[in-house]
Amino acid sequence: MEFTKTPGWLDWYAGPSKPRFQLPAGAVDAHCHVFGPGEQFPFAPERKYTPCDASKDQLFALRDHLGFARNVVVQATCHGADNSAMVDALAHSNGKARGIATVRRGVTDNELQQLHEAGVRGVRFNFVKRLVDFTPKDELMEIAGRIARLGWHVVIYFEAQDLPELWDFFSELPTDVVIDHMGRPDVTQSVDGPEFALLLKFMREHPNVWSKVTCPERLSTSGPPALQGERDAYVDVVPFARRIVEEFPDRVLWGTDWPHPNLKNHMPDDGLLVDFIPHIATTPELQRKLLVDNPMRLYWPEEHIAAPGAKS
Ligand SMILES: O=C(O)c1cc(C(=O)O)oc(=O)c1
Repeated sequence: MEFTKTPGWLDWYAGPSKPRFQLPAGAVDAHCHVFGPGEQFPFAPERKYTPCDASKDQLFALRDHLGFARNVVVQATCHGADNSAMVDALAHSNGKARGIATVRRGVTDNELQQLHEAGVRGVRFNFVKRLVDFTPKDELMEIAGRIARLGWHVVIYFEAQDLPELWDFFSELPTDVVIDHMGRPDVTQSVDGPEFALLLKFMREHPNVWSKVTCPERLSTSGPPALQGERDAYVDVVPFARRIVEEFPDRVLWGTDWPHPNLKNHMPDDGLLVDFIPHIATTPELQRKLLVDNPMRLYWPEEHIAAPGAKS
């Protein structure tokens, strides 16, 4: 099937630079996507955008170029609840990728088991209105109860202003819960302000809640962007991400977010995006937890061995 990209769509950055920051051995890119290719894996009829293609081979080439060992491939909303492109990526990864799926209430136990065998370890609940239609909370809670039995977790994507309304629902989830992109803080507000304080309080009160300290390129308003050699990119996002990493070092994850759906004003050079990491995780120990220990514990628990003396 032929697809026409959403007008103004920005394609992923070809030819990214080599990061100057050397990732620790075994680092996991814990948030990335595949798109299609549309001809092989058609985009879902209910999608809110039509992206460029971003194949598993292109994702694996980026992984190797940047120095990551593994990926966590998160089902993108443009594929709806058809997880086949994501599952195909896992199947061709030699065990180096795990996945987060989107499922609906009608999913059978057998289908869930097949997803598990393919390497899926969680589902994503999306509350960002520009990306998905509304799903009733009772449907989501029913799904959460079923996937809990597989030892999976729930990834939640929401915007900061919606946390008060979602607080009770999130609190009732029976699994580990991973917040996407720090709950999308408004970084023009103070890092000590009430909105971000609520996110920190939520994590403090719920020891099962983790956060991805990802997507500075989406959250930044004053940049500078990770382009043209800029290794101090997105300085306005740094205090927010650093605050989470330092308070919850054992419950944070990092990922590229490649191929960066729906960016409007620039597409980052992923090599320079990796150079953002040491600004938010400032010691080798914090970096190892963020990039290796934490994602391994969540996604490859059967292989995870805590470093000597490390709390896990
Ligand atoms: O699944 C997606 O479509 C999606 C979109 C966005 C975004 O547009 O913010 O971010 C993501 O991490 C994933």
